[in-house]
Amino acid sequence: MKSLPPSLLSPELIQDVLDALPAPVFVKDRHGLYLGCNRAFSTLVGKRPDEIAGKSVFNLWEPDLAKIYFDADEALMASGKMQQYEAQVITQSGERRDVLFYKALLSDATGSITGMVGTILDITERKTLERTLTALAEHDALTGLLNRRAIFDYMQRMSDPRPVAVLMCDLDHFKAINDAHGHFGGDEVLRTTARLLQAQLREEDRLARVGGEEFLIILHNADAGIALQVAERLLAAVSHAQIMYEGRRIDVSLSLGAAVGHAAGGAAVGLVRIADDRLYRAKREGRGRIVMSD
Ligand SMILES: Nc1nc2c(ncn2[C@@H]2O[C@H](COP(=O)(O)OP(=O)(O)OP(=O)(O)O)[C@@H](O)[C@H]2O)c(=O)[nH]1
Repeated sequence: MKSLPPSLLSPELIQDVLDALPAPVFVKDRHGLYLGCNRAFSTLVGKRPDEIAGKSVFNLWEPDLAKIYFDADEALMASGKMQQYEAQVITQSGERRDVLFYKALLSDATGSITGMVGTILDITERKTLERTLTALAEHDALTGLLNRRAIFDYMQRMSDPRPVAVLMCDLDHFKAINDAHGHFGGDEVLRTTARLLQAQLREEDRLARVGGEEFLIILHNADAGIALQVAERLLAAVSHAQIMYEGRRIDVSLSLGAAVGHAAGGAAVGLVRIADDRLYRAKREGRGRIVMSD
């Protein structure tokens, strides 16, 4: 492409061109201080260009965002390449928007780095959709609990060296509940059971629906004594519940198998197998009970 005559590239023209662009653009020097910006950037963040020029990210933005921008600037300077990363900006109205930063280094005729130029693409709608899809993929639609895949992924990532308790719970004679009250009655029992179990757990513990009427619980930093206490509370909460459906009371009970041990490095999955075997023993031995040993 033929370059424009130098006379046409006056600073005013460059600023006019940048201001005509709908995308926000900013320029920083090699110390990370803003040299300027275009109108779209100024409008996005609700600050005049003269309030921005000469300032560092720490003078202008919230500390958590400023740290992200600063680290990204350092990484760009160190890499000497272009950069693309997702972050957030706070807009004029105080709203946090998800954005994609595209940045590149500026250098002089000798090749020395003089600064950087960046532009911002708003990706809030895409990120919102991504978060919705992730939430749908990780949660059970009926109860809102974590689903089987999400809890198994979670267990694979566990790294705490302290012991955990894994509890497998299964509603007793659930087929008979469905038969007596219909599938919607059964669904109501599942939703209520999920709420009752959740109410007995600490925030850091995890509860998932892993099968039709089967729930898996992880108690962090728990020994056999704690596991037994919680298991007893869970059984009592479910068996004392007054679940009503279409004017009729539905009595429910729970069988539970538990295993305590180390979970780090995917070992929790082994505890699930042990807890599951014990759950089936609890079923065989009469239901409505806890089995915690072999
Ligand atoms: N309402 C409802 N029922 C479900 C759902 N998922 C599975 N079920 C039913 O749950 C029942 C489970 O029956 P079984 O596995 O025989 O177990 P059970 O009757 O609870 O007997 P035990 O576990 O041996 O006490 C089946 O009838 C499934 O159709 C669901 O989302 N909603």
